[in-house]
Amino acid sequence: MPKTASIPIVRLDDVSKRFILHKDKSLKDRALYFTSRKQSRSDFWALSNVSLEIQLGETVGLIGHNGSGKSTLLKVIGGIIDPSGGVVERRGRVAALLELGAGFHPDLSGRENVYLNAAILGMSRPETDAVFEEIVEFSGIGEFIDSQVKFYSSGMYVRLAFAVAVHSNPDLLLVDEVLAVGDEPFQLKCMTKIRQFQLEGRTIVLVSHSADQVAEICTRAVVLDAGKVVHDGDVGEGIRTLREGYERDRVEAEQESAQRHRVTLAEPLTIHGVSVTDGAGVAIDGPVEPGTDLTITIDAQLKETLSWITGFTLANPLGQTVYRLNTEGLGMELPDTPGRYRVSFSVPATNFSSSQLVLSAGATTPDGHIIASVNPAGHLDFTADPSGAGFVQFAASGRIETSADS
Ligand SMILES: Nc1ncnc2c1ncn2[C@@H]1O[C@H](COP(=O)(O)OP(=O)(O)OP(=O)(O)O)[C@@H](O)[C@H]1O
Repeated sequence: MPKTASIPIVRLDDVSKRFILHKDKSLKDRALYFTSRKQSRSDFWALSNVSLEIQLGETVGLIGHNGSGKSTLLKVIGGIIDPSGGVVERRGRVAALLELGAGFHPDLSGRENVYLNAAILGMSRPETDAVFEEIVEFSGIGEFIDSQVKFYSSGMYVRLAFAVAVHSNPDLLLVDEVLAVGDEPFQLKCMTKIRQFQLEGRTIVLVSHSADQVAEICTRAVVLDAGKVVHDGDVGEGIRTLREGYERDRVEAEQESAQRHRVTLAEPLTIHGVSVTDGAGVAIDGPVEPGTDLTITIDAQLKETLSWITGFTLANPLGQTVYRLNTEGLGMELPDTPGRYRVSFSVPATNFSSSQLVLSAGATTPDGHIIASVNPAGHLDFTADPSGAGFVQFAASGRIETSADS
Protein backbone atom coordinates (compact mmCIF):
# COMPACT_ATOMS: atom_id res chain seq x y z
CA MET A 1 0.00 0.00 0.00
CA PRO A 2 1.63 3.30 -0.99
CA LYS A 3 2.20 5.89 1.72
CA THR A 4 -0.06 8.79 0.87
CA ALA A 5 -0.21 11.95 2.92
CA SER A 6 -3.34 14.00 3.65
CA ILE A 7 -6.02 11.48 2.75
CA PRO A 8 -8.48 11.34 5.64
CA ILE A 9 -9.43 7.76 6.38
CA VAL A 10 -11.59 8.86 9.32
CA ARG A 11 -13.44 12.12 9.78
CA LEU A 12 -15.44 12.99 12.86
CA ASP A 13 -17.42 16.20 12.86
CA ASP A 14 -18.94 17.44 16.12
CA VAL A 15 -19.51 13.92 17.40
CA SER A 16 -21.25 13.35 20.73
CA LYS A 17 -22.30 10.16 22.45
CA ARG A 18 -24.94 10.00 25.14
CA PHE A 19 -25.60 7.05 27.40
CA ILE A 20 -28.74 6.81 29.45
CA LEU A 21 -28.02 5.88 33.02
CA HIS A 22 -30.62 4.04 35.06
CA LYS A 23 -30.27 4.61 38.77
CA ASP A 24 -32.25 2.85 41.47
CA LYS A 25 -34.34 5.34 43.47
CA SER A 26 -34.17 5.17 47.22
CA LEU A 27 -37.27 4.19 49.13
CA LYS A 28 -37.28 7.70 50.64
CA ASP A 29 -37.38 9.31 47.15
CA ARG A 30 -40.22 7.07 46.11
CA ALA A 31 -42.23 7.89 49.26
CA LEU A 32 -41.52 11.63 49.03
CA TYR A 33 -42.36 12.06 45.38
CA PHE A 34 -45.16 9.46 45.26
CA THR A 35 -43.57 7.75 42.33
CA SER A 36 -43.92 4.09 41.65
CA ARG A 37 -40.99 3.86 39.25
CA LYS A 38 -38.04 2.18 40.85
CA GLN A 39 -35.49 3.82 38.62
CA SER A 40 -34.56 7.30 37.54
CA ARG A 41 -33.00 8.01 34.18
CA SER A 42 -30.30 10.52 33.49
CA ASP A 43 -28.25 11.40 30.47
CA PHE A 44 -24.52 10.94 30.50
CA TRP A 45 -22.39 12.42 27.74
CA ALA A 46 -19.42 10.12 27.21
CA LEU A 47 -18.27 12.21 24.21
CA SER A 48 -18.97 15.88 23.58
CA ASN A 49 -18.37 17.73 20.32
CA VAL A 50 -15.41 15.72 19.13
CA SER A 51 -14.07 16.74 15.73
CA LEU A 52 -10.99 15.14 14.24
CA GLU A 53 -9.55 13.89 10.99
CA ILE A 54 -7.20 10.94 10.82
CA GLN A 55 -5.02 10.70 7.72
CA LEU A 56 -3.90 7.55 5.98
CA GLY A 57 -0.66 6.27 7.52
CA GLU A 58 -1.04 7.98 10.91
CA THR A 59 -0.64 6.16 14.23
CA VAL A 60 -2.86 7.91 16.74
CA GLY A 61 -2.77 7.25 20.48
CA LEU A 62 -5.97 7.96 22.42
CA ILE A 63 -5.04 8.76 26.02
CA GLY A 64 -6.93 10.09 29.03
CA HIS A 65 -8.05 9.30 32.55
CA ASN A 66 -10.24 6.29 33.32
CA GLY A 67 -13.72 6.98 32.02
CA SER A 68 -12.65 9.92 29.83
CA GLY A 69 -14.24 8.34 26.74
CA LYS A 70 -11.32 6.66 24.93
CA SER A 71 -12.99 3.30 24.30
CA THR A 72 -16.24 5.00 23.35
CA LEU A 73 -14.38 7.15 20.81
CA LEU A 74 -12.60 4.08 19.40
CA LYS A 75 -15.94 2.29 19.01
CA VAL A 76 -17.47 5.32 17.31
CA ILE A 77 -14.48 5.53 14.93
CA GLY A 78 -14.87 1.83 14.12
CA GLY A 79 -18.63 2.09 13.62
CA ILE A 80 -19.28 -0.39 16.45
CA ILE A 81 -21.56 2.15 18.12
CA ASP A 82 -23.41 5.04 16.53
CA PRO A 83 -22.92 8.58 17.79
CA SER A 84 -25.90 10.43 19.31
CA GLY A 85 -24.99 13.52 17.30
CA GLY A 86 -22.50 14.57 14.63
CA VAL A 87 -21.06 12.87 11.58
CA VAL A 88 -18.61 9.98 11.28
CA GLU A 89 -17.03 9.13 7.94
CA ARG A 90 -14.62 6.27 7.42
CA ARG A 91 -13.03 4.65 4.40
CA GLY A 92 -11.37 1.31 3.80
CA ARG A 93 -11.32 -1.95 5.67
CA VAL A 94 -11.45 -1.74 9.45
CA ALA A 95 -10.20 -4.33 11.95
CA ALA A 96 -11.09 -3.55 15.55
CA LEU A 97 -9.57 -5.25 18.55
CA LEU A 98 -11.75 -4.11 21.38
CA GLU A 99 -12.51 -5.49 24.78
CA LEU A 100 -11.32 -8.92 25.69
CA GLY A 101 -13.05 -11.68 23.80
CA ALA A 102 -15.39 -9.39 21.88
CA GLY A 103 -16.26 -11.18 18.67
CA PHE A 104 -15.34 -14.64 19.99
CA HIS A 105 -17.95 -17.29 20.67
CA PRO A 106 -17.00 -19.18 23.86
CA ASP A 107 -18.41 -22.56 22.76
CA LEU A 108 -16.63 -22.60 19.43
CA SER A 109 -13.05 -23.77 18.99
CA GLY A 110 -10.21 -21.39 18.21
CA ARG A 111 -10.24 -22.62 14.61
CA GLU A 112 -13.99 -21.98 14.21
CA ASN A 113 -13.62 -18.57 15.82
CA VAL A 114 -10.80 -17.64 13.44
CA TYR A 115 -13.13 -18.30 10.48
CA LEU A 116 -16.05 -16.54 12.17
CA ASN A 117 -13.95 -13.52 13.13
CA ALA A 118 -12.29 -13.31 9.73
CA ALA A 119 -15.73 -13.37 8.09
CA ILE A 120 -16.87 -10.51 10.36
CA LEU A 121 -13.75 -8.61 9.26
CA GLY A 122 -14.79 -9.10 5.65
CA MET A 123 -12.59 -12.03 4.58
CA SER A 124 -13.83 -14.83 2.36
CA ARG A 125 -13.21 -18.49 3.27
CA PRO A 126 -10.43 -18.98 0.65
CA GLU A 127 -8.79 -15.74 1.88
CA THR A 128 -8.86 -17.07 5.45
CA ASP A 129 -7.60 -20.51 4.34
CA ALA A 130 -4.61 -18.80 2.76
CA VAL A 131 -3.51 -17.10 6.01
CA PHE A 132 -4.84 -19.61 8.56
CA GLU A 133 -1.47 -21.24 9.32
CA GLU A 134 0.16 -17.81 9.64
CA ILE A 135 -2.56 -16.73 12.09
CA VAL A 136 -2.03 -19.82 14.24
CA GLU A 137 1.72 -19.41 14.15
CA PHE A 138 1.55 -15.71 15.03
CA SER A 139 -0.82 -16.39 17.91
CA GLY A 140 1.36 -19.15 19.37
CA ILE A 141 -1.85 -21.02 20.28
CA GLY A 142 -0.48 -24.29 18.86
CA GLU A 143 -2.57 -27.40 19.48
CA PHE A 144 -5.12 -25.43 21.53
CA ILE A 145 -6.50 -24.09 18.24
CA ASP A 146 -9.04 -26.95 18.34
CA SER A 147 -10.11 -26.35 21.97
CA GLN A 148 -13.16 -24.28 22.82
CA VAL A 149 -12.06 -20.71 23.50
CA LYS A 150 -13.90 -20.65 26.84
CA PHE A 151 -10.92 -22.66 28.14
CA TYR A 152 -8.39 -20.07 26.90
CA SER A 153 -6.52 -17.75 29.23
CA SER A 154 -7.06 -14.02 28.70
CA GLY A 155 -3.63 -13.83 27.03
CA MET A 156 -4.54 -16.62 24.59
CA TYR A 157 -7.77 -14.82 23.67
CA VAL A 158 -5.92 -11.62 22.86
CA ARG A 159 -3.17 -13.38 20.94
CA LEU A 160 -5.63 -15.12 18.67
CA ALA A 161 -7.82 -12.03 18.21
CA PHE A 162 -4.80 -9.85 17.40
CA ALA A 163 -3.46 -12.49 14.97
CA VAL A 164 -6.77 -12.55 13.07
CA ALA A 165 -7.05 -8.75 13.03
CA VAL A 166 -3.57 -8.15 11.64
CA HIS A 167 -3.94 -10.87 9.00
CA SER A 168 -7.23 -9.46 7.69
CA ASN A 169 -5.44 -6.85 5.56
CA PRO A 170 -7.02 -3.83 7.27
CA ASP A 171 -6.54 -0.23 6.17
CA LEU A 172 -7.48 0.92 9.66
CA LEU A 173 -6.51 -1.06 12.77
CA LEU A 174 -8.21 -0.09 16.02
CA VAL A 175 -6.66 -1.47 19.18
CA ASP A 176 -8.02 -1.02 22.69
CA GLU A 177 -5.97 -1.57 25.84
CA VAL A 178 -6.06 -5.35 25.17
CA LEU A 179 -2.41 -5.48 24.15
CA ALA A 180 -1.42 -5.04 27.78
CA VAL A 181 -2.90 -8.48 28.49
CA GLY A 182 -0.37 -10.39 26.37
CA ASP A 183 2.98 -11.42 27.84
CA GLU A 184 6.18 -9.55 27.01
CA PRO A 185 7.31 -11.67 24.02
CA PHE A 186 3.85 -11.34 22.51
CA GLN A 187 3.75 -7.57 23.12
CA LEU A 188 7.08 -7.35 21.31
CA LYS A 189 5.64 -9.34 18.41
CA CYS A 190 2.64 -6.97 18.28
CA MET A 191 4.93 -3.95 18.27
CA THR A 192 6.92 -5.41 15.38
CA LYS A 193 3.67 -6.01 13.49
CA ILE A 194 2.49 -2.47 14.22
CA ARG A 195 5.81 -1.10 12.92
CA GLN A 196 5.37 -3.19 9.74
CA PHE A 197 1.85 -1.75 9.36
CA GLN A 198 3.28 1.75 9.73
CA LEU A 199 5.83 1.10 6.98
CA GLU A 200 3.03 -0.20 4.76
CA GLY A 201 1.20 3.10 5.29
CA ARG A 202 -1.72 1.62 7.21
CA THR A 203 -3.55 3.63 9.82
CA ILE A 204 -3.61 2.64 13.48
CA VAL A 205 -5.62 4.11 16.34
CA LEU A 206 -4.87 2.72 19.76
CA VAL A 207 -6.09 3.30 23.29
CA SER A 208 -3.33 2.95 25.81
CA HIS A 209 -2.59 3.71 29.43
CA SER A 210 1.11 3.30 28.76
CA ALA A 211 2.71 6.65 28.04
CA ASP A 212 5.89 4.81 27.05
CA GLN A 213 4.01 2.76 24.45
CA VAL A 214 2.29 5.85 23.03
CA ALA A 215 5.56 7.78 22.91
CA GLU A 216 7.28 4.88 21.21
CA ILE A 217 4.87 4.18 18.40
CA CYS A 218 2.40 7.02 17.93
CA THR A 219 2.85 9.92 15.56
CA ARG A 220 0.01 11.84 17.19
CA ALA A 221 -1.74 11.90 20.56
CA VAL A 222 -5.36 12.79 21.25
CA VAL A 223 -6.02 13.49 24.92
CA LEU A 224 -9.58 13.15 26.20
CA ASP A 225 -10.92 14.64 29.40
CA ALA A 226 -14.54 14.03 30.38
CA GLY A 227 -15.47 13.26 26.76
CA LYS A 228 -13.79 16.33 25.26
CA VAL A 229 -10.59 16.57 23.24
CA VAL A 230 -8.17 18.66 25.30
CA HIS A 231 -5.11 18.05 23.14
CA ASP A 232 -4.60 16.84 19.59
CA GLY A 233 -1.12 16.73 18.09
CA ASP A 234 2.39 16.34 19.45
CA VAL A 235 2.82 13.14 21.51
CA GLY A 236 5.19 14.52 24.19
CA GLU A 237 2.95 17.55 24.66
CA GLY A 238 -0.10 15.26 24.94
CA ILE A 239 1.52 13.10 27.61
CA ARG A 240 2.49 16.25 29.53
CA THR A 241 -1.13 17.51 29.34
CA LEU A 242 -2.33 14.17 30.68
CA ARG A 243 0.20 14.11 33.53
CA GLU A 244 -0.64 17.68 34.54
CA GLY A 245 -4.31 16.61 34.66
CA TYR A 246 -3.43 13.67 36.94
CA GLU A 247 -1.48 15.99 39.25
CA ARG A 248 -4.37 18.52 39.32
CA ASP A 249 -6.81 15.73 40.19
CA ARG A 250 -4.50 14.42 42.91
CA VAL A 251 -4.22 17.86 44.54
CA GLU A 252 -8.01 18.42 44.28
CA ALA A 253 -8.72 14.99 45.76
CA GLU A 254 -6.34 15.68 48.65
CA GLN A 255 -7.99 19.05 49.33
CA GLU A 256 -11.46 17.52 49.14
CA SER A 257 -10.49 14.71 51.45
CA ALA A 258 -8.98 17.15 53.98
CA GLN A 259 -12.17 19.23 53.86
CA ARG A 260 -14.39 16.19 54.20
CA HIS A 261 -12.55 15.01 57.25
CA ARG A 262 -12.44 18.58 58.58
CA VAL A 263 -8.86 18.04 59.52
CA THR A 264 -6.45 20.80 58.73
CA LEU A 265 -3.16 19.09 58.93
CA ALA A 266 -0.54 21.58 59.99
CA GLU A 267 2.14 21.22 57.35
CA PRO A 268 5.57 21.36 58.99
CA LEU A 269 7.12 22.93 55.88
CA THR A 270 5.99 25.16 53.01
CA ILE A 271 7.86 25.68 49.78
CA HIS A 272 7.18 29.31 48.86
CA GLY A 273 8.97 29.21 45.51
CA VAL A 274 11.47 27.54 43.24
CA SER A 275 13.66 29.67 40.99
CA VAL A 276 16.13 28.89 38.25
CA THR A 277 18.95 31.27 37.36
CA ASP A 278 22.04 31.09 35.18
CA GLY A 279 25.67 31.49 36.27
CA ALA A 280 25.30 35.29 36.37
CA GLY A 281 22.25 35.04 38.64
CA VAL A 282 19.82 36.02 35.86
CA ALA A 283 16.46 34.25 35.89
CA ILE A 284 16.14 31.68 33.09
CA ASP A 285 13.39 32.76 30.75
CA GLY A 286 13.74 30.97 27.43
CA PRO A 287 15.92 28.30 25.86
CA VAL A 288 18.89 27.03 27.86
CA GLU A 289 22.06 26.76 25.76
CA PRO A 290 24.42 23.78 26.18
CA GLY A 291 27.07 24.56 28.77
CA THR A 292 24.88 26.89 30.88
CA ASP A 293 25.57 26.91 34.64
CA LEU A 294 22.26 26.57 36.45
CA THR A 295 21.32 27.47 40.00
CA ILE A 296 18.08 26.02 41.37
CA THR A 297 16.92 27.69 44.57
CA ILE A 298 14.21 26.36 46.86
CA ASP A 299 12.64 28.92 49.18
CA ALA A 300 11.21 26.99 52.13
CA GLN A 301 9.78 27.77 55.52
CA LEU A 302 10.21 25.24 58.31
CA LYS A 303 7.48 25.73 60.91
CA GLU A 304 8.54 23.27 63.56
CA THR A 305 11.71 21.59 64.76
CA LEU A 306 12.32 18.82 62.24
CA SER A 307 15.15 17.18 60.30
CA TRP A 308 14.53 17.58 56.59
CA ILE A 309 15.97 17.04 53.14
CA THR A 310 15.12 19.08 50.09
CA GLY A 311 15.90 18.71 46.42
CA PHE A 312 14.68 18.87 42.87
CA THR A 313 14.04 16.60 39.90
CA LEU A 314 14.21 17.23 36.18
CA ALA A 315 11.99 14.79 34.29
CA ASN A 316 11.22 14.32 30.61
CA PRO A 317 7.62 14.55 29.30
CA LEU A 318 7.19 10.81 29.96
CA GLY A 319 7.90 11.40 33.65
CA GLN A 320 11.26 9.65 33.55
CA THR A 321 13.82 11.23 35.87
CA VAL A 322 16.62 12.72 33.84
CA TYR A 323 18.42 14.29 36.80
CA ARG A 324 17.79 14.49 40.54
CA LEU A 325 19.74 16.21 43.29
CA ASN A 326 19.11 16.72 46.99
CA THR A 327 20.81 18.01 50.10
CA GLU A 328 21.37 14.50 51.46
CA GLY A 329 23.15 13.41 48.29
CA LEU A 330 25.45 16.42 48.59
CA GLY A 331 26.12 15.66 52.26
CA MET A 332 24.47 18.94 53.36
CA GLU A 333 22.80 19.03 56.74
CA LEU A 334 19.96 21.54 56.93
CA PRO A 335 19.14 23.45 60.15
CA ASP A 336 16.30 21.71 61.97
CA THR A 337 15.03 24.83 63.77
CA PRO A 338 11.99 26.77 62.47
CA GLY A 339 12.87 29.52 60.00
CA ARG A 340 12.87 30.54 56.37
CA TYR A 341 15.66 29.01 54.31
CA ARG A 342 16.83 29.45 50.74
CA VAL A 343 18.59 26.28 49.61
CA SER A 344 20.54 26.63 46.37
CA PHE A 345 21.96 23.95 44.13
CA SER A 346 24.63 24.87 41.58
CA VAL A 347 24.81 22.63 38.55
CA PRO A 348 27.70 23.68 36.31
CA ALA A 349 27.92 23.31 32.52
CA THR A 350 24.57 21.59 32.01
CA ASN A 351 24.07 19.72 28.78
CA PHE A 352 20.71 17.96 28.63
CA SER A 353 19.70 16.82 25.22
CA SER A 354 16.00 16.28 25.96
CA SER A 355 14.30 19.35 24.61
CA GLN A 356 11.88 20.11 27.41
CA LEU A 357 12.24 19.01 31.01
CA VAL A 358 9.80 19.45 33.86
CA LEU A 359 11.24 20.78 37.12
CA SER A 360 9.72 19.65 40.40
CA ALA A 361 10.88 20.26 43.96
CA GLY A 362 10.07 18.73 47.29
CA ALA A 363 11.08 18.09 50.85
CA THR A 364 11.03 14.92 52.92
CA THR A 365 11.98 13.78 56.38
CA PRO A 366 15.16 11.65 56.51
CA ASP A 367 13.01 8.49 56.47
CA GLY A 368 11.39 9.54 53.18
CA HIS A 369 8.05 10.94 54.39
CA ILE A 370 7.01 13.70 51.93
CA ILE A 371 6.36 17.01 53.72
CA ALA A 372 6.13 19.32 50.70
CA SER A 373 5.97 18.96 46.93
CA VAL A 374 5.75 21.42 44.05
CA ASN A 375 5.12 19.66 40.76
CA PRO A 376 5.52 21.14 38.24
CA ALA A 377 7.73 23.92 39.59
CA GLY A 378 8.69 25.00 36.07
CA HIS A 379 9.56 23.92 32.56
CA LEU A 380 13.04 24.22 31.09
CA ASP A 381 13.70 24.19 27.36
CA PHE A 382 17.16 22.91 26.60
CA THR A 383 18.69 23.61 23.22
CA ALA A 384 19.88 20.31 21.81
CA ASP A 385 23.61 19.75 21.48
CA PRO A 386 24.02 18.21 18.00
CA SER A 387 27.25 16.37 18.90
CA GLY A 388 25.52 13.36 20.46
CA ALA A 389 22.15 11.97 21.46
CA GLY A 390 20.51 10.56 24.60
CA PHE A 391 19.39 11.90 27.96
CA VAL A 392 22.64 13.71 28.72
CA GLN A 393 25.56 15.12 26.80
CA PHE A 394 29.22 15.47 27.70
CA ALA A 395 32.02 17.66 26.46
CA ALA A 396 32.99 14.85 24.11
CA SER A 397 35.65 14.90 21.41
CA GLY A 398 36.91 12.50 18.77
CA ARG A 399 40.27 11.60 17.23
CA ILE A 400 41.38 9.82 14.08
CA GLU A 401 44.70 8.01 13.90
CA THR A 402 46.21 6.56 10.79
CA SER A 403 48.06 3.37 11.33
CA ALA A 404 51.62 3.51 9.94
CA ASP A 405 51.50 -0.03 8.45
CA SER A 406 48.31 0.51 6.39
N1 LIG B 1 -22.86 1.27 27.47
C1 LIG B 1 -22.69 2.22 28.37
N2 LIG B 1 -23.73 2.64 29.14
C2 LIG B 1 -23.56 3.63 30.04
N3 LIG B 1 -22.40 4.28 30.25
C3 LIG B 1 -21.34 3.90 29.53
C4 LIG B 1 -21.43 2.85 28.55
N4 LIG B 1 -20.21 2.71 27.99
C5 LIG B 1 -19.39 3.62 28.59
N5 LIG B 1 -20.08 4.33 29.50
C6 LIG B 1 -19.56 5.41 30.34
O1 LIG B 1 -18.94 6.37 29.50
C7 LIG B 1 -17.75 6.87 30.11
C8 LIG B 1 -16.60 6.68 29.16
O2 LIG B 1 -16.33 5.30 29.07
P1 LIG B 1 -15.11 4.73 28.23
O3 LIG B 1 -15.10 3.24 28.42
O4 LIG B 1 -15.17 5.25 26.85
O5 LIG B 1 -13.88 5.40 28.98
P2 LIG B 1 -12.33 5.09 28.87
O6 LIG B 1 -11.64 6.40 28.75
O7 LIG B 1 -12.06 4.09 27.80
O8 LIG B 1 -12.05 4.47 30.29
P3 LIG B 1 -10.96 3.41 30.81
O9 LIG B 1 -9.64 4.09 30.79
O10 LIG B 1 -11.40 3.16 32.21
O11 LIG B 1 -11.03 2.21 29.94
C9 LIG B 1 -17.60 6.13 31.43
O12 LIG B 1 -18.08 6.97 32.46
C10 LIG B 1 -18.46 4.91 31.27
O13 LIG B 1 -19.01 4.52 32.52
